[in-house]
Amino acid sequence: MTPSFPPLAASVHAAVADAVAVVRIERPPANAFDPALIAELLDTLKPLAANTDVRCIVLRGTGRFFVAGADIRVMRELSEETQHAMRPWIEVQQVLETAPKPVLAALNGHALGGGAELSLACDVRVMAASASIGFPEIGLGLFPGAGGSQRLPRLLGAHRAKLLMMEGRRLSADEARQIGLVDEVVPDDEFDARIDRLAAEWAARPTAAIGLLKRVVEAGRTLPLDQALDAEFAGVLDLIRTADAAEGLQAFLDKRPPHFTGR
Ligand SMILES: CCCCCCCCCCCCC[C@H](O)CC(=O)SCCNC(=O)CCNC(=O)[C@H](O)C(C)(C)COP(=O)(O)OP(=O)(O)OC[C@H]1O[C@@H](n2cnc3c(N)ncnc32)[C@H](O)[C@@H]1OP(=O)(O)O
Repeated sequence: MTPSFPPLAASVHAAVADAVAVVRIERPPANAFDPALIAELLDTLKPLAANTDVRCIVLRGTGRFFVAGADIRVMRELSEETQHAMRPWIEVQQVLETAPKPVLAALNGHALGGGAELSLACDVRVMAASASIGFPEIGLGLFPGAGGSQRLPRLLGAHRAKLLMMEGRRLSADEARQIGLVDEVVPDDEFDARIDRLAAEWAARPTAAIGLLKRVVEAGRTLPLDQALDAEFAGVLDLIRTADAAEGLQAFLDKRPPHFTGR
């Protein structure tokens, strides 16, 4: 008789409350990603990105780690099948980058290699003071292979990005903030509460406008300027007809704070 194995413990947990979806990665000991985690993450993120009742996505790790990168044990035994099974890591990041809502990377712990790359696909990066971030792949004889070699130069400029990837060193939270790799550093004991407050603030903003802004900015990177300006103008014309734009404009005239519904 075939032994029945217990189901693999889930490595990705999602909870939605007050229009905020918190996606927590938990794969001991370091939240390193393997094909199973990647598949779970993709299956979790896709519906949340499409769900218009979700107005902010928070992606976080557990314990001392956000995500320590690709699982080095997996890489060492890399089979043809595993290589292809890791490819969806790229799609995970595209889902985050194109989600029509704010995506907050809550760097509770070490964000290294593929973990740091994952955070680059998010819109906002908030880091716990004791966490570290970096692209150590060069020390493994590799280089960032899941978007870091493309997104980091766009964020920091080619020179500083190349240097960080060539050196492969880990940055402290303060240094990461100084160079603009992360947006805010929070004392460890205040981190969870700060993330909750930030997520609530992002969820109260005009979600549709943020989603369209993300799309227009991304399109502008590859379109000729005249076409990008047309897309921008068309986007604002689309938004003018939304409930949130009507509310925002009226609230200003009424001299009161707007109450956005995200639509
Ligand atoms: C899978 C990719 C295959 C490549 C081809 C496939 C197609 C391409 C797909 C693209 C994917 C590329 C993604 C990316 O560019 C590549 C990477 O991410 S490579 C990995 C980069 N990460 C690292 O190098 C970090 C390694 N970790 C550390 O340096 C340290 O852990 C630390 C963060 C400095 C913390 O140090 P300590 O506090 O001392 O803690 P430990 O080191 O003891 O760690 C605790 C425990 O966790 C285990 N662990 C940590 N990181 C990893 C890891 N990345 N993979 C596996 N295991 C990890 C560590 O071994 C300890 O375990 P224990 O010894 O307790 O069993």
